[in-house]
Amino acid sequence: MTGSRNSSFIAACVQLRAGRDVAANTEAAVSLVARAADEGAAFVLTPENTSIMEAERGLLFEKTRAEGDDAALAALRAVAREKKIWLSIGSLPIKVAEAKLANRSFLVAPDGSIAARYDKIHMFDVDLAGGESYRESRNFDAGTEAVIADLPWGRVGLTICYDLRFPYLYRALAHAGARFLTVPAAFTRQTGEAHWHVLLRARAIETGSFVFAAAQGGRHENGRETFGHSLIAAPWGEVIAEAGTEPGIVVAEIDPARVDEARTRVPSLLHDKSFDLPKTSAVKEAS
Ligand SMILES: O=C(O)CNC(=O)[C@H](CS)NC(=O)CCC(=O)C(=O)O
Repeated sequence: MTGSRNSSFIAACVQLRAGRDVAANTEAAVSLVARAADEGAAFVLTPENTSIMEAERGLLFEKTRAEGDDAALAALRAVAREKKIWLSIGSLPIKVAEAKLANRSFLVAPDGSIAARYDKIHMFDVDLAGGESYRESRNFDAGTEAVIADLPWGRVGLTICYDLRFPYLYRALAHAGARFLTVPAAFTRQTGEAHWHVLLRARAIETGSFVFAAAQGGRHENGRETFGHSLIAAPWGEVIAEAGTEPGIVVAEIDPARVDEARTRVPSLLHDKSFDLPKTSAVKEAS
């Protein structure tokens, strides 16, 4: 199941439509992870909020546990171990204080151990058209550290959903050695339609990296509608696998040499410059 830096491997993104029941969501996620492994995937990513999509604060806290007591985490670690795969759990809400959660991503190694954890840095506190409104920071504490981890095929940088809109995070991950980037998501339908593909492809192109994006999709039990379209983007920017809006898996063969090829053709990661910021007061005077 493991490989070396230059060997190709099969990667899969799991697409879910998580409801309000942790046990049912976990069962659905575990069975799709197992299916991906049975189709040959050595690396599998699940979406943001793999274990639950619950909009009501009281119920969310009722259904949330500390990391050591989280049943979804235990079940997903077990399937990674059983199938001997690298499993990136896009995110689970993890209780970190009496009234606060972390939106936490886990990289699980083929022996079931936790190789890395990442807490989502950018909180989705946004008012959209049609009265759709989010205040993620009300329930979640933002993370403060970017995270990379070593896979057998090179480094992976972990990010989550709304992080996608902050390109300097991805550049920093690439400069820290990432060749693969994970973007588990629960993008809204309206922002996804307008921005999902272009942002993911841009992050792949800018960093010359493979981007794995596993999404929630469809109309959820909690009333939310998410965009779906889980996809894998190659370092030159092309989408090499993509889902619709139904739960399932997308699979692609990943040739890590394409990272080096893209970065050799356009070595922009070697061309960063520092520069003076615009003098805003001077601009104002001139106009
Ligand atoms: O609401 C829940 O149930 C769980 N949380 C999420 O789904 C998260 C935080 S609210 N969603 C996003 O980050 C969407 C970002 C997005 O859609 C964009 O950047 O356009």
